[in-house]
Amino acid sequence: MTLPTSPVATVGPVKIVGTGLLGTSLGLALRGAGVAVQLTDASPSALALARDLGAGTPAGEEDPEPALVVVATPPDVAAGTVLAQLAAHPAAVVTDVASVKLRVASAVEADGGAAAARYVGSHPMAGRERSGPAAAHGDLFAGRPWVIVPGAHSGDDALVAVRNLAADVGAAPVTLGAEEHDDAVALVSHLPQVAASLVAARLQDAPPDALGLAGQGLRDVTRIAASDPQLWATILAGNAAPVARALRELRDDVDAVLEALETAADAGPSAPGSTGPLARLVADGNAGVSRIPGKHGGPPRRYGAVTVLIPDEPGALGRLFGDVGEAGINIEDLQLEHSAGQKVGLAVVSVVPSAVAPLEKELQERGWHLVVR
Ligand SMILES: NC(=O)C1=CN([C@@H]2O[C@H](COP(=O)(O)OP(=O)(O)OC[C@H]3O[C@@H](n4cnc5c(N)ncnc54)[C@H](O)[C@@H]3O)[C@@H](O)[C@H]2O)C=CC1
Ligand SMILES: O=C(O)C(=O)Cc1ccc(O)cc1
Repeated sequence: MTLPTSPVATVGPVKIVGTGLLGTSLGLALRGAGVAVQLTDASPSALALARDLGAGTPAGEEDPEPALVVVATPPDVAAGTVLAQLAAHPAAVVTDVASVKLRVASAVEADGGAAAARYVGSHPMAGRERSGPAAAHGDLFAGRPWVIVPGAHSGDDALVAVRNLAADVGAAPVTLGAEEHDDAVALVSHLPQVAASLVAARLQDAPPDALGLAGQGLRDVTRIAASDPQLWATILAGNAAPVARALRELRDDVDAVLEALETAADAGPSAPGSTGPLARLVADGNAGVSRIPGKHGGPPRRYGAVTVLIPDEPGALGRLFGDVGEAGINIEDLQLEHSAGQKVGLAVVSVVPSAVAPLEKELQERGWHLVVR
């Protein structure tokens, strides 16, 4: 994969510990950029699949020492794995990609000693509802925020190495403290997972006729309910206090909605105290959803989407429009996803379904980098 960003700054070899969705995706992205990658995993089959997919070479005794180690194991073993890697590779920078940061940061602080200077936490805000190497993709990080979480003792060299890693795979580095990070993801990632799972769980006993009526709204709200239960149990338990705070606030809102509904059910839909809180619920939701940067509701269903990575430079969108026009294809809709400070954006070009394959071919031939989602 060649991204339209600056030349690769990451110094290899990079060792990836944990070749699941995240580790294999990272290996694919780094290999595509020409960086040497060593792979390890507790599961021989996950390791073999990552190797066969082209994410790197299984680590061996004769390997050169890695310059950078990326720990991509589940959150409950991330801290122990980071400490073990710091000890095993005394000259390497070590980072992890676990979804919860305070626990790993505290463990390195407490038990890492001088090696804490070589550790920087990180968290790519990129993933899928599927786990394992088979779900991996080298484009996973393209255009996504990648949170860098410096520890109290992280050295400058370590910080630079982890920022370079994020930028080299097309992500936008964002720096946050561990607690600030954990509070933020409780709200934007962990609470949505709980809400999606709660709504989807209500469907278990739904009559098939009711399910047959499901539209895009239900699919939008429940997409991430298909996530891996074991991974998410460790993520939620690992960030328990911030998630509990966010969930208690949600429960207060649910209670207000319930009260309005019970008033309407008992005293009629026009009774005082019934419609007001319900309208407020939806209006508050309108206000919240409008604040999501680069919100992508997905293209209208009658269209197909082609997602294109665009460099953040004058004229890039114009060139894209020109190339689509020269291909004789009409743009039906366009969405741009762009976060502050990132060097690339994503243009989601909606076209009639029959034009998707020809447009992909045409744009690839013209040198555009397409993102598979
Ligand atoms: N799934 C997602 O969308 C995202 C996950 N993350 C974080 O990335 C990390 C990895 O997640 P996924 O790749 O989704 O999980 P995964 O389940 O796809 O892969 C985890 C891999 O780690 C291996 N593993 C487990 N314990 C190990 C150990 N002690 N030593 C070596 N290998 C070990 C497993 O065999 C498995 O292959 C987690 O910490 C998760 O919180 C971060 C961003 C997004
Ligand atoms: O699928 C989505 O919308 C995600 O946000 C994926 C995701 C899952 C877990 C993370 O720690 C980070 C990102």
